[in-house]
This record gives sequence, structure tokens and C-alpha cells, in this order.
Amino acid sequence: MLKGLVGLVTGGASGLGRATAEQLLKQGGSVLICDLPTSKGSEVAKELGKNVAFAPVDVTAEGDVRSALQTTVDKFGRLDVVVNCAGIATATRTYNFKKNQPFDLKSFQKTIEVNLIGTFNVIRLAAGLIGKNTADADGQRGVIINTASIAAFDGQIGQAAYSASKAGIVGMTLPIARDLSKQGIRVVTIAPGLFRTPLMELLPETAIRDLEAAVPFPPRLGHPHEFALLVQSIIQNPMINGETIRIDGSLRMQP
Ligand SMILES: CC(=O)CC(=O)SCCNC(=O)CCNC(=O)[C@H](O)C(C)(C)COP(=O)(O)OP(=O)(O)OC[C@H]1O[C@@H](n2cnc3c(N)ncnc32)[C@H](O)[C@@H]1OP(=O)(O)O
Ligand SMILES: NC(=O)C1=CN([C@@H]2O[C@H](COP(=O)(O)OP(=O)(O)OC[C@H]3O[C@@H](n4cnc5c(N)ncnc54)[C@H](O)[C@@H]3O)[C@@H](O)[C@H]2O)C=CC1
Repeated sequence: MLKGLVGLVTGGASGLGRATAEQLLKQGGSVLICDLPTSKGSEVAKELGKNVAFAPVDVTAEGDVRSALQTTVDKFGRLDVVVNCAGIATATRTYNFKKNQPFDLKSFQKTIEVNLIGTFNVIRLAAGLIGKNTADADGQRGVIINTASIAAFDGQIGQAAYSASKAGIVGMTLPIARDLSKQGIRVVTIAPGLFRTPLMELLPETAIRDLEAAVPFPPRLGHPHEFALLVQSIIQNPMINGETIRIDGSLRMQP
């Protein structure tokens, strides 16, 4: 049970973030959903009941994140858990020899900006607020959970930018966990395989079927709820820290 716990979920209007918000609420927590102003965050918050609120946030904007943290304090009194789910996916070859065109640098930068720098922006600002909590009997003040991807390890053709952004999240997990350890704040990253969300539906159905068939067991896309169960487990187990955990049915993606 996570009764009374206050969570902030970025990308909480959709997919894995939404499922996480639902699970935290089901376990008796309160949640601030942070997502782009253009997202369905406001409708989702209304749908999910009274212990949830929405804050329009671009995770790359310092002012947006600071104001969301203030909203968490105003509405729920404090912050215990951050789950970083906001992210974007891109698929472009490093050089397209058919069109004689190199990868557009702006698109590469945008992917890094949202997925990697946006995640760090939320972590660095939220840590200050979580650090103000009174420590529990174990000395813990809170938990920060990030979302990488198995593409951090076995990125496919076209995934240079996406994989780099996610590998950056994997790489910074341990040093941030070390940085925040004196304050009793844990930092853990989840590397999901393939989950059925709007982000995946950008791929053609045939590509999804091929990827699905490559998953040893269970041979299907994951349900967002299964990601949320791992989030819950990480929150509940104080020995998990500074690590990246794959949740992928033992899939290793082919080129
Ligand atoms: C979201 C997550 O976090 C989880 C994931 O990562 S899910 C995995 C997501 N994977 C992707 O997004 C893959 C992205 N890549 C692509 O969509 C495409 O490769 C691309 C759009 C970048 C390039 O497409 P393209 O240049 O038109 O290549 P295309 O002409 O289709 O294929 C050229 C060759 O490469 C192969 N190929 C291209 N993409 C491939 C892929 N993803 N897997 C295997 N082979 C691939 C093709 O089979 C083809 O082989 P042949 O020359 O032998 O016929
Ligand atoms: N679905 C999958 O198979 C996998 C997803 N992931 C990662 O999981 C995370 C969640 O993805 P999904 O739920 O699948 O996608 P999704 O597209 O359903 O949800 C992503 C959410 O992030 C929000 N977002 C995008 N840019 C933002 C920004 N700058 N500021 C604030 N919010 C922003 C979007 O509005 C959206 O609501 C992403 O980081 C993705 O890379 C990783 C591996 C596999």
C-alpha cells in the first residue's frame, strides 16, 4: 500500500505515465500529472478523481517544472515520488543514401532535449523538494524513477537519437543516486521493452507484429499496467537504488 504518498508523474496524460498515475491512486496515493498543455492531462485528471491534479508542463522548461512543484506543495503538502515518463520517439537513419540526406541535427537535438535533459531538469529541481521531507525510520526521504528504454542497449536502425537519449538516462542513474544518497533519496531507472501505448502506435502495425513475435515470453506487447506494477515495487523496496531494470519479456531487439 502506498497510502498517503504524493507522486508527480511526467508524461502522465498518456500511456505508461497514465497507468502509473492510476496505480499510485489505486494504492491510496495522490498524484500531480505533469504533461504538455496540448495533452489530455486536464481531462485525464478529471476522470481519475479527487486525489489527482494536472499541471501543464514542458519538462525542458525550468519555470514550468518549478511551478508544478509549487502546485504539488499547494495541493498535497509535499512530494515523495517522481516518475519521469515524458518522452518522444524518433526514427531516422544517420545518413539516408537514397535521398543523400544526413540526419537533421535539430531533430537529434530535440530528442536529447526532451528525453535526457528534460528528465534531468525534473530530477534536479524535484530533489530539492523531496529532500525537505522528514526521513523515515530507514533514513529515506523519497524516490525518483526514470524511464529509459531497451533501445538504450539494443537500438535498431534509425534509433541513433532515441537510443542516445535513453542511454544518457541509464548513464546518469548511478551518479545521481550517489549524489542524492546522503539525503536518503533513491534513483532508479526502468528500461521498458515494447508496451502498447500511443507512442508505439506510430509504428506500422506490421512492424509492431514483427517486434511482438520477437519477444521470447510473453510474446506480446506489455500492458502499461505491468510497467506501473514495477514502479510500485521499486517504491516499496528500499534496497533498489542506482540501477536500471529491464522489463521486456527477455526481448533483445534485432538491427
Ligand atoms: C519505443 C521504445 O522505446 C521501444 C522501441 O525502441 S521499439 C523499436 C522501435 N524501432 C524503431 O522505431 C525502428 C526505427 N527504424 C525505422 O523505422 C526504419 O528503419 C527507418 C524509417 C529509420 C528507415 O527506413 P528506410 O530507410 O525506409 O529503410 P527501408 O528501406 O525500410 O529498409 C532498408 C533495409 O533495412 C532493413 N530495415 C530497416 N529498418 C529495419 C528495422 N527496424 N529492423 C530490421 N530491418 C530494418 C529493411 O529490412 C531493409 O532491408 P533490405 O535492404 O535487405 O530489404
Ligand atoms: N511504449 C513503449 O513501448 C516504450 C516507451 N518508452 C518510454 O516510456 C515513456 C512513456 O512513453 P509512452 O507512454 O509509451 O508514450 P506516450 O506518447 O503515450 O506518452 C508520452 C507522454 O509524454 C508527453 N510529453 C512529450 N514531450 C513532453 C514534454 N516536453 N514535456 C512534458 N510531457 C511531454 C506526451 O504529451 C505524452 O503524454 C517515454 O519516455 C518512452 O520513450 C520506453 C520503452 C518502450
